[in-house]
Amino acid sequence: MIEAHHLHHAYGRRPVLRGVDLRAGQGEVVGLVGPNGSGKSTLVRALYGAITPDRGSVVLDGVPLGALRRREVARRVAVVVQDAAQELPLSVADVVELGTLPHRRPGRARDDRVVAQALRRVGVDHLADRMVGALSGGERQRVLVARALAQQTSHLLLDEPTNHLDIRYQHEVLALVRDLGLTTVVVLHDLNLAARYCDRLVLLREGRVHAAGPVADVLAVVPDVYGLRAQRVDADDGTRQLLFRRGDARTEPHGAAPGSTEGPG
Ligand SMILES: Nc1ncnc2c1ncn2[C@@H]1O[C@H](COP(=O)(O)OP(=O)(O)OP(=O)(O)O)[C@@H](O)[C@H]1O
Repeated sequence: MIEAHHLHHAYGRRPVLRGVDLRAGQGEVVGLVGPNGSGKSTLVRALYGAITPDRGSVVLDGVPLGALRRREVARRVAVVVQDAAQELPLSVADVVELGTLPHRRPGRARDDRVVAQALRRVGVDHLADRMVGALSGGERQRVLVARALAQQTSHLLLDEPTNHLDIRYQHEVLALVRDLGLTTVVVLHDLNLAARYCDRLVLLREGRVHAAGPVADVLAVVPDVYGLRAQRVDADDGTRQLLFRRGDARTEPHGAAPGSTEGPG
């Protein structure tokens, strides 16, 4: 379980997090959504200790993050963010192997089995010997997910993991993330992907939690936050999707004509 209690953070004098609470229970997938600049990445950084919030605390399985050494955090929390791995002269297998480091004892050989398994699970085993800098954005993104798997943690944080992925891999990666059964916080811009793969959503707006809870409840206030019109569509797998277009913020019921209006719900 990972919890954020009343986090405040400012870059210089500009407050970016203003009293944010978040909780992802064991095995739960929590989607973090919100407009550009609302503080999602900053919150994720605070969750794994990349930044220390000005106020508030992060608690990992009951232990304050500040009480854990970096290596202990890395044994419990894997992170998939856009990072600088692409700049390193490393092969894909090398990058994924970096994920195993928090568990490695000095002098012990690398565990090729864990690396191979992680590569296979994300479907990038055929890329193992390629240089990571020579991959496409989507291939590199999947390699970063494989690195996170190789880290064998109970918690997973992902910041826009579907960035660069084609539509098939967007679904494959998020389905994989779901299947892992880890305690997960995932930043997503695509609200329909968030609705499909998350247990709950947290919607940030200007550094505050604007809404949090079941997917349907949070989606109901989305048009208001983004200033868009949304039409609800009930998919045949039971999930609810939203079609967005510009216009006054409101949600139209399933099948409504574009001009008709109805409050959210
Ligand atoms: N290192 C930094 N120094 C100064 N300001 C920053 C820094 N990182 C982020 N910010 C600012 O903090 C605010 C929140 O940024 P953050 O990246 O957390 O938002 P976000 O919700 O993830 O945005 P996006 O959807 O665009 O990725 C933005 O206004 C951003 O410009």
